[in-house]
Amino acid sequence: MLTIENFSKRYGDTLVLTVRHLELAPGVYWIKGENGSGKTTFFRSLSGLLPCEGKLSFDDGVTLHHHPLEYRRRVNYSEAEPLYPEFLTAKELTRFIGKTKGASLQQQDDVTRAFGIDQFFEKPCGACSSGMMKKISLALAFLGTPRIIILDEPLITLDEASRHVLTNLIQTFRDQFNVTFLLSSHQLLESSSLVLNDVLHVRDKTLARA
Ligand SMILES: Nc1ncnc2c1ncn2[C@@H]1O[C@H](COP(=O)(O)OP(=O)(O)OP(=O)(O)O)[C@@H](O)[C@H]1O
Repeated sequence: MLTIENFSKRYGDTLVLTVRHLELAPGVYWIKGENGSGKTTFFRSLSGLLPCEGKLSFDDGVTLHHHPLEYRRRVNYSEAEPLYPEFLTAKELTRFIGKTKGASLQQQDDVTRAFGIDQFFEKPCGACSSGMMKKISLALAFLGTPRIIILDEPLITLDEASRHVLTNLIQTFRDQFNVTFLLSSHQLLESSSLVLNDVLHVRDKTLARA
């Protein structure tokens, strides 16, 4: 479980988001909020990509600020609109992220095959479509032994077959590996076959349970 206490994020003097106290047990959480309400900022902060105030801690005592490497190994993040260096291939990205996350070659192959990325494994990112880039980004988020997987707008540009693959992977990782998923989507998640555990809202610069 991840506990968030007295979280706040500012850009300069401008407060973007606060979270007073939130406990995220394994499950699938839908983070809802209007455009510009701070969802992506929260996700980047939670992943350790942006500095923030407050305490982010796992129940065994690992915190972002005191154990930055171990914490980051446990939190995987797929950006809404992923961008990678144009000259890198899907294979090079998979091997690189796979190594940093401690993913076996078998796991790397399984997850890339599931999304059909093996069909364009040697293609440089600069020659990939936006849907292909999205699949690469989503597959990379499942590498290693994450405790938290954050998927920012996972459905955009994704074809129907890949949505099905994603839904199955999310359910497997939640049910078999006790992973916590944080998803943002402006599309209706209720209508997909994904079983949600809870919905969180950003209102008045505060993220909390509905
Ligand atoms: N690097 C930055 N510097 C300053 N302000 C920023 C920066 N990035 C985002 N913001 C501002 O922070 C606020 C939250 O943006 P954020 O991208 O987190 O929102 P969001 O909820 O993900 O929006 P959307 O649903 O449109 O993707 C917005 O007012 C945005 O303009």
